[in-house]
Parts: sequence; C-alpha cells; structure tokens
Amino acid sequence: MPVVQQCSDAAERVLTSAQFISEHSSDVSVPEDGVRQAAREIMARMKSTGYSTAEWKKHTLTPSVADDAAIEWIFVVDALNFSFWPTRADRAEQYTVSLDGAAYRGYWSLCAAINRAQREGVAITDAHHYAAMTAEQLAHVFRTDDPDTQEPIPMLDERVRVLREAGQVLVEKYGGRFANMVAQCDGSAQRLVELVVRDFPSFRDEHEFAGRSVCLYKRAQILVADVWACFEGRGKGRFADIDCITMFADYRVPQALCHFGALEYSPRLRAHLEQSEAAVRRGDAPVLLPSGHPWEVEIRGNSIWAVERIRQHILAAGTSVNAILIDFYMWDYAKEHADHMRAIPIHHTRSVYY
Ligand SMILES: Nc1nc2c(c(CN[C@H]3C=C[C@H](O)[C@@H]3O)cn2[C@@H]2O[C@H](COP(=O)(O)O)[C@@H](O)[C@H]2O)c(=O)[nH]1
Repeated sequence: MPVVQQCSDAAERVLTSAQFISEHSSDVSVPEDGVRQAAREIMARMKSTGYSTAEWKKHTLTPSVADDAAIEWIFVVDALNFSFWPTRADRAEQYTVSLDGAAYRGYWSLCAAINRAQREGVAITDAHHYAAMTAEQLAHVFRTDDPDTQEPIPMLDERVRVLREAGQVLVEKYGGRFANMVAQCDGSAQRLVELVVRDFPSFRDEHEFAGRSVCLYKRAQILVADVWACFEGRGKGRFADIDCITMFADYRVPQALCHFGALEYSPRLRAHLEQSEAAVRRGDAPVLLPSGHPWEVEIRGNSIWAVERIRQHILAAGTSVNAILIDFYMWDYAKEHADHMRAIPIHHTRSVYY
C-alpha cells in the first residue's frame, strides 16, 4: 500500500472540510459502489491513454514551454479562472473568443483572450502593467469577437477588480512576479497555497456550513497544480507534497462525477438544478444558488470527497495517482463528452472562487 503523504496546513483543512461537509450533507452523497466503479473506469482509461502531467502542455492554448513566462501566464489565468457558464444556454449566445480560426468558450475563452492580448502587444502577464490597467483596457482584452454573440464575458467587473488587486499585491510583496512567490515556498505545495490565500483575498474560498468554517480553496490549489503540471513536477514545478492537493471544486467535474456514479443528488436538489437548466435553455434567467448556499457547498465539498475516495481506491489497487491527475482527467473527460454531460445539470452560482 503506497504511503500516503501526511498532509498538514491548507490541503489538510480542505480535505477535513470536504469530509465534514460530506458527513453533514442532506442532498448530496458519495455512493461507495459508484466510487468503486468510477475508480475502476478512470484507472483503466488513464492507463490506456497514459494520462500524465505531459497532457497539460499539449492543450492548444496553454504555454508549450515551462519557463518563468509560463508561471506568470498561469497566475493571471488562474486569478481569473472562474464562472464561465452562460446565462443563455444556446451556444451561439455564449461568450466566445476566436483565435487562429477556432472559437473558444468557457475556460478556454479566457486562455484565448489572454493569448490574443499578448499577440496584440498587451503586457497582460506583467503585474506592473495589469495592476494599473483600466476597466476599458480590460474590457478590450476580454472583448468577444464573434458578431453573433450577445454575451460578454461573465462577471467582467469582478475580473477587473480581482486582477488589479492581485497585480498590486504581486508588485508590493513579490517584485511583480509570481515566480518569486513560488521560490519562497521551499518546494512545498501547501506552503504556496497558504501564501496565496493569505495574500490574495479573492482566492480565500472559505464558507460557513453546518455551524463550522469550511475551506475549499479551488483557485489557490489549481494555481499550484498548474505550475506543477506545466513543469511536469520538475525544476520550479517540483513540490515534495504535491499529493496533498485535493480536487478543484468547480461546476464541471461534479457533472463527470455524477456521470461515473460517484456523486448523487437528492430528488429535490436534482429537480432544482434541472429547473434552472430548463430556464436557461428557454432563454430565461437561471435559478441561482447564492455563493455559500448549503446545496452549493454540499456539491463542492462532496466532489472533493468523491475524488479523494476514488484516489484511495486507485492507490489500494497499487496504482500511483493523485487528486490533481484524477481531476484534470475528469475535467478533460467532461469537456470531450459534453453531449453525455448535457443530461446532468450543473449548478448555477456566480462566484469569483471557481
Ligand atoms: N476541477 C477543475 N476545474 C477546472 C479545470 C479547468 C481547466 N484546467 C485544464 C487546463 C489544463 C489542464 O490540463 C486542465 O485540463 C477549469 N476549471 C473550472 O471549470 C469551470 C469552467 O468549465 P467550462 O465552463 O466547461 O469551461 C470553471 O469553474 C473553471 O474554474 C480543471 O482542470 N479542473
């Protein structure tokens, strides 16, 4: 049985929070037989595709070279890596950015907008620059260039605020470079997560649930995971405790977890989510779950716990894996099988946390 890294600090708090949420949930559960089935399927698929950190740089829009510029790109993208679901489900309506003849939506529209800005000579990954960019300049960076698309990038005002705040902190405390912050964490992923949630308020993904404070730290953890994956665990991306990082509680991976049977919603929660999806499909407003709503926290916390249970099953089968690779695999799977996922509703929360 491989030794599971003893975690402390941030990731430990996330995993403890996830288990607490799961044990105190009324509308979301992690069925053991679904977890077992999911572990078998995911392990087989990951083995057959040789899924590894090398996948990260294979995406068209992610940096293809692991260097300091890539670290600054990752920071800007993960500072803005939240809330892309469209308020109108018709894909022609969803915020879109085109690059090299391809149209990108969702998370990839953010990457395409950042890459387009770089090509246009905007120093969008230089904290000294983006800390002082105006709302108009950032609106231009995130403009949609598809004449048929009505929808602007969701939460543009929050993105302006979050990016300028992050840039100002980087300039004041780290010479304007996230690479300097990485260097300060002495090769500890947990230390880096701690520094990020300490210094950047918008990464402080913490909530009240069942009378307790819980932390989910989705963007702080994916920020560290993206550096680790970009560098394939070597050099500046080497973190001795990387296996302590948990799944990233977003709105896409829960869909895949439900698809694999490792996450289950109560009939009333399922009905709520389907009602909201139907409204959006009709072109009406979604039935929002406010950030911090018990159902939203249950979906996110149980997703983290489901991936942890899947990870434990795969480790017990003697295969080395961590929550990051399972998460990345599930997220990529959900995107590649969007048609299957359509049968499973996502939850509609507007939040800067994911
Ligand atoms: N749990 C988890 N959540 C992730 C990612 C990523 C991007 N990572 C990829 C990039 C390189 C790696 O190889 C990964 O494949 C984005 N998101 C979240 O999804 C949502 C966007 O969804 P949609 O609207 O459908 O594009 C939004 O909350 C965003 O924050 C991930 O990996 N895991």
